[in-house]
Amino acid sequence: MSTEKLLLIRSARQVVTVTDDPKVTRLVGREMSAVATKDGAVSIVVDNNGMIEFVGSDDEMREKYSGVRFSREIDASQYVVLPGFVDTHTHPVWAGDRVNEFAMKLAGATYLEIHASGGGIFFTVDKTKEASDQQLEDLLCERLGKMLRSGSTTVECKSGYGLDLDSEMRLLRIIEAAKRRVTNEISSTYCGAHAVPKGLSPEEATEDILQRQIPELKRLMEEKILTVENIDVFCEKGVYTTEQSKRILEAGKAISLKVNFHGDELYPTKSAEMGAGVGALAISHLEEISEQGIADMAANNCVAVILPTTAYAMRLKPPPVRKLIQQGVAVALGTDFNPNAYCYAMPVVMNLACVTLGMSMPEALISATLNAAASLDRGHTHGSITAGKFADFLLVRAPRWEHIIYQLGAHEDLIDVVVKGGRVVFEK
Ligand SMILES: N=CN[C@@H](CCC(=O)O)C(=O)O
Ligand SMILES: [Zn+2]
Repeated sequence: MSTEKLLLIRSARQVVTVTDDPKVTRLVGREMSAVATKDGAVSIVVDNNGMIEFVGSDDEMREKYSGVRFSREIDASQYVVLPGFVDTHTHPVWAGDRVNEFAMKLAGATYLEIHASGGGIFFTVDKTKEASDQQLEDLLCERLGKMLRSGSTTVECKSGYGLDLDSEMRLLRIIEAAKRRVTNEISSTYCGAHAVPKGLSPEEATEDILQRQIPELKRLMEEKILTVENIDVFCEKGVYTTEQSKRILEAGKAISLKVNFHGDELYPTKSAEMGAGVGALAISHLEEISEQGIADMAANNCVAVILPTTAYAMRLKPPPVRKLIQQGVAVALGTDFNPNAYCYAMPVVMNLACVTLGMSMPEALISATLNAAASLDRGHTHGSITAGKFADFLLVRAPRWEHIIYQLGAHEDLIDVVVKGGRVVFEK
């Protein structure tokens, strides 16, 4: 055994492993009713590649690692250790805010009314165009820093406030630049079909994406200028039809992007049926999913990404989380951070998921960790504290893990240390 290891966390009050089987990449149905924990003086050893090597009692650790030196050792006797959260759905690259629209919505305006009158996404597209690359990159990095301090060690980041070829590729480049500056791990998503740009019909915009944007994205990926993992569309009445969305998603799949899109949010559009048919890895929102859509997602291992902040902020009908879980769909959670739902904290999202959507705390935690990782094709490497996975942890100053959900808005007090790949990336 090598005589030096990267990190030892010892004497933790509790370690939430989520599952003890490293081969489990998602949890469904009744498996979501409990999280695995190890309690009382628990140690975690991280190898020199930043991967978890050992999780067990302090006594076992001392026996197994006698004579080994650790580059960093943390006494976790005041802490519960949780896996880093995986934020499955964010729109973090934009300038300008929409606080005025928040007031309009409180006074009764709907999301689609504001969108149709040229506000909403269009307002943000204009403000984003006016900002410099450096301003956008700084804003993005600042937001990712807040996400990290709220416990998100992995974050999905979408483009989508550009809409035309140059502006979308610009936003993806800015995400790429941020990857070199921040310590969160990023999964980039091309979301050129976030809205139909002004002056184009949905069909013209679809053709622009198919004929110009996706080929250019392919070129930039081949030249290793961009590393993009997912393709997204806003499949919605008055935005992209289910058929147009399908064509866009299939074209993305043909250049090896994973299909991960917005569907069945404001109106039922059979997005889930379509997504399951094209082999989507995940579909987000799903407030208006049909019974058939639920069955199709379950049969095709398609992860349901639930976004409680949006349903809450827009007072939407809650997505049918209980039915999704009962029917065997893997449920994940995301913040949906965007100017319409200004929340970057997964602990807040978990609390909302429990209180407004009727999830239990174990269901919420699994949805913010292992199942969230599965929605980004990382269930085999992220989302649980098991040997062989990335050493992404949070040290939470509390007697039991449930406090991270229960103490609404107190996550910045509770999370004292964030570890990504075995390195301390935030410490109070
Ligand atoms: N529904 C589409 N996209 C975002 C909202 C983006 C915006 O309003 O700026 C969402 O997921 O909620
Ligand atoms: Zn979204």
